[in-house]
Amino acid sequence: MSKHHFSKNMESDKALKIKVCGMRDPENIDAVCAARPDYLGFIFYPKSKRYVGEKPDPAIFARVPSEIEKVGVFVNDEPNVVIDSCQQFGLAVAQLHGSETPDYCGAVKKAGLTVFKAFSIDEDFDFGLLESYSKMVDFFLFDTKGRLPGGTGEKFNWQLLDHYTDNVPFFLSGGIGPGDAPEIRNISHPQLFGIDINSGFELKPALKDARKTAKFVKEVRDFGIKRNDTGN
Ligand SMILES: O=C(O)c1ccccc1N[C@@H]1O[C@H](COP(=O)(O)O)[C@@H](O)[C@H]1O
Repeated sequence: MSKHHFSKNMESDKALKIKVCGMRDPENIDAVCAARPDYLGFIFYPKSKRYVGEKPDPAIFARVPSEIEKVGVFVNDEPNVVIDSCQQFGLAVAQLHGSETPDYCGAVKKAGLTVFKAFSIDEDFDFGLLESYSKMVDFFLFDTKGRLPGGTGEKFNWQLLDHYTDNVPFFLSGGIGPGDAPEIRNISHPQLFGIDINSGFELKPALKDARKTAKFVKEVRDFGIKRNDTGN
């Protein structure tokens, strides 16, 4: 990692947010919530191994403590499907993980949802594309480009973040694992807002290792990882 991009960031005063994604099992939800992540994600994409199911039990969402924001992850559904599902299950955030357009994102945001727009990053990704989204979303989420739309378990080259110069805050995602807190600590990008963890913490799909998750949350917070206060 180059010093230019990954020097210690001690100048801002807000800790990085943490999202734990791909939840489904009620007891596991309770165990992970005990670690107090900021966001908990549920996958509404039928082809995912972490799919919550066609008719998820509303009780799995209702058991999440109110201070943890619930996130629905969708891939190229109709906007009304996203909006209706979020309203039905009390999800404040829609994570759009497909090829949703700026207008699509704007429609979901206009319905009162917080919008995380995911982009799949590789060496060829054009960060200039993001400009047309910047007024239509609340956060970007940078994931690794792969065969699947998400949940690849692969990291991208984090130095590519240097090409991101917009002012929309972002989540870092893609293959983050229990040993990554020290390297994350050294990322100094001013718009880094949060870390999204998923398959790297699983015992099996949709079942997180609660002990490793709690340790990671604590490590990230104990490191005092900082972010700029740039939320839209
Ligand atoms: O987890 C999935 O199965 C999934 C399916 C479709 C879209 C998104 C999905 N998950 C998101 O993928 C990233 C990275 O996950 P990983 O750490 O590489 O396993 C994360 O943002 C999840 O929300």
